[in-house]
Amino acid sequence: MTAASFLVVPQWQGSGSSRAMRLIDGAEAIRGDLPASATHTVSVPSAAGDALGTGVHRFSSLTLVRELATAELSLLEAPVVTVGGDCAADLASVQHAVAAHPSGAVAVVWFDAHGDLNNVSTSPSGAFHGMVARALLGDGPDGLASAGAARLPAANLVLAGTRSLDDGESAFVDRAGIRVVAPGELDDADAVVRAVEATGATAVYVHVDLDVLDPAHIDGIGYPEPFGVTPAALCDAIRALRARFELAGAGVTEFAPESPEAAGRDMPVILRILGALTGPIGSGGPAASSSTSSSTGAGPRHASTDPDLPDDAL
Ligand SMILES: NC(=[NH2+])NCCC[C@H](N)C(=O)O
Repeated sequence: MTAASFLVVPQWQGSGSSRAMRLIDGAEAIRGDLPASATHTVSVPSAAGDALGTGVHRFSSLTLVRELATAELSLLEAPVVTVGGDCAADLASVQHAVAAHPSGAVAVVWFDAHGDLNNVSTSPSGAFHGMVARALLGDGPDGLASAGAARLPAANLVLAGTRSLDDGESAFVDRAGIRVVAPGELDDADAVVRAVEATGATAVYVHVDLDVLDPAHIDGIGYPEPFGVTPAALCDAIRALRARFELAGAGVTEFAPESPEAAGRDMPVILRILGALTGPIGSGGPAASSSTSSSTGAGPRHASTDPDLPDDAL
């Protein structure tokens, strides 16, 4: 594949956390390890913004970020890896990727502890990061919700690693027949491949909310949920998807470290995920990846993605 470009979107306005602004630090920490020449940054407004009667907190800032990101994306070659920011930081990126392909050709795999499938009437928080997947399906206020060629059919959404759904989300998942790959099923990397095959899509957009990981493996997340997935299982699943489907784009979101030191402790896991998204896919195992150190192209260049690091080392 061509080397990925990175779009950093330090958006925090979609989060419902009182510590949402840590997401800015998280985006900065990751950006520091990306290749500067392949990395672009959206200037997220510092203003919180206003709901403007939509039921989405900070709606005005979120729509502005979406517009800025869309403009940036039109200049970049796919696949773009978007780095959040909150879980809605790659809203424009998913919409851009879906619209760039024929109808039905892209499936979105939403690796996340949560479903993010609330709409304004079911949301317990008013926070857009809990509504973003629903907005991708076209249900949300104008200015955020997908429309036209950017709209994702519900049949092309796959939730993976999900273990926390609000009541309204569960009802919607049942009603819309959304595919869900439970955390335990991700022990078999092909489970998520089969779920995408069932959609009939030929390309996949991989969204990662870091809280899909078990909290034993990452600290800097605002919405930890127990019984999550290991970094090895997540990375194997990502590589299996890339081996089988075109990568339409990807996002890594919700990194909210409490300090620079804490960020440093989480970075190896995050860089492994970025490596799975952008590095060579020929292998899952340590042996086969040992000759590929210089072929990661524009991938992250941190020591912890060095290929001699076994997949289960962390
Ligand atoms: N991507 C996330 N961390 N989402 C958390 C969502 C929490 C809750 N379900 C809500 O709608 O507010």
